[in-house]
Amino acid sequence: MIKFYSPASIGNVGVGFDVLGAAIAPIDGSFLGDIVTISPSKTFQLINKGMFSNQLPIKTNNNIVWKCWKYFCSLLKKNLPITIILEKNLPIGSGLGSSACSVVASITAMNAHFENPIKKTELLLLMGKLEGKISGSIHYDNVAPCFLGGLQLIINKNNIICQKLPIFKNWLWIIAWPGIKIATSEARTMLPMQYSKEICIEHSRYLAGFVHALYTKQPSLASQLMNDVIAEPYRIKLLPNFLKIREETKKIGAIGCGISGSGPTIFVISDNLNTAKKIKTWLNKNYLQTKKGFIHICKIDTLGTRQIG
Ligand SMILES: Nc1ncnc2c1ncn2[C@@H]1O[C@H](COP(=O)(O)OP(=O)(O)OP(=O)(O)O)[C@@H](O)[C@H]1O
Ligand SMILES: N[C@@H](CCO)C(=O)O
Repeated sequence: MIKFYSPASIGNVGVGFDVLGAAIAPIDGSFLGDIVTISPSKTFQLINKGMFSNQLPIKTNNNIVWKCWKYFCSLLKKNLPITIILEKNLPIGSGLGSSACSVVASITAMNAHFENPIKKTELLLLMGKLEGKISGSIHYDNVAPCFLGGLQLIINKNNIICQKLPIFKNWLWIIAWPGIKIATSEARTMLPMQYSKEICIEHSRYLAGFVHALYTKQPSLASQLMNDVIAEPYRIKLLPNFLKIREETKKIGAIGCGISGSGPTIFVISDNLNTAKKIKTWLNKNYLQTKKGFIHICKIDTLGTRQIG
């Protein structure tokens, strides 16, 4: 039996639509991500467990984990009898890279179980392809950090998928999922097909400036540059009171606030634990919409996907 854990991730990270992604871990040490366990068996079986398993497709062959298993069957040219347990701990359509988490945990666990038929360099390409089938287009900003950990800049050129960026160790990422769902594919169709030259220049200034600020260790400059001119203006209408939330959390002491992936999860950044706790309390009262919603104070998960059993 082998067991792999894959962490939740923040796609876009406010300033890098489709090209920045960060893996996150709650500071209380709890797991915020999917867990996949594989053991040999006589026939194929997929068992769904976990807090959000009731959100998974009813039909097994609509589960992305089944599609990952099918991929291995075609690769190894046989019907592979294994039992897979998926612990679905991330809500679907949350903006936390839920489908990416299932893809990365399953592919990594199956590759280990079948003694690594897929080379490490090819794994990420495959994960991107599988995740792309679900969300409507290939974007690596969830699968890359989920697999490798850290803050990743997506390059996707000549088989170089991503590069790890430095990030301020004292930044805390308060993530709040209000308990409602937004399908990534729909949130992507809301975006314009074309952008003006001015917007392209503004986006380049922010993203290049942000990366520069990371490398030159200027947290204040970095946080000022975390502006999203590509997706946020078109997606805020999907999020309950987003602009008010940004304003109010800033008053409490937040140094940044943005949409996690395609939402509805938002992230708020603080460089101080006391402030982070105050923001958490405020968001708890003002952002959650259903009893299922949650808030976690997180740090960057530097480990990415790992074997836990
Ligand atoms: N194991 C799985 N985990 C998550 N989604 C799955 C899984 N298997 C199939 N799906 C389907 O994939 C789709 C995922 O949709 P979507 O990309 O919007 O969610 P997401 O990955 O949770 O998004 P986000 O990246 O914003 O968290 C849903 O239609 C869901 O039913
Ligand atoms: N970059 C993707 C992430 C989806 O979680 C988007 O914003 O559509």
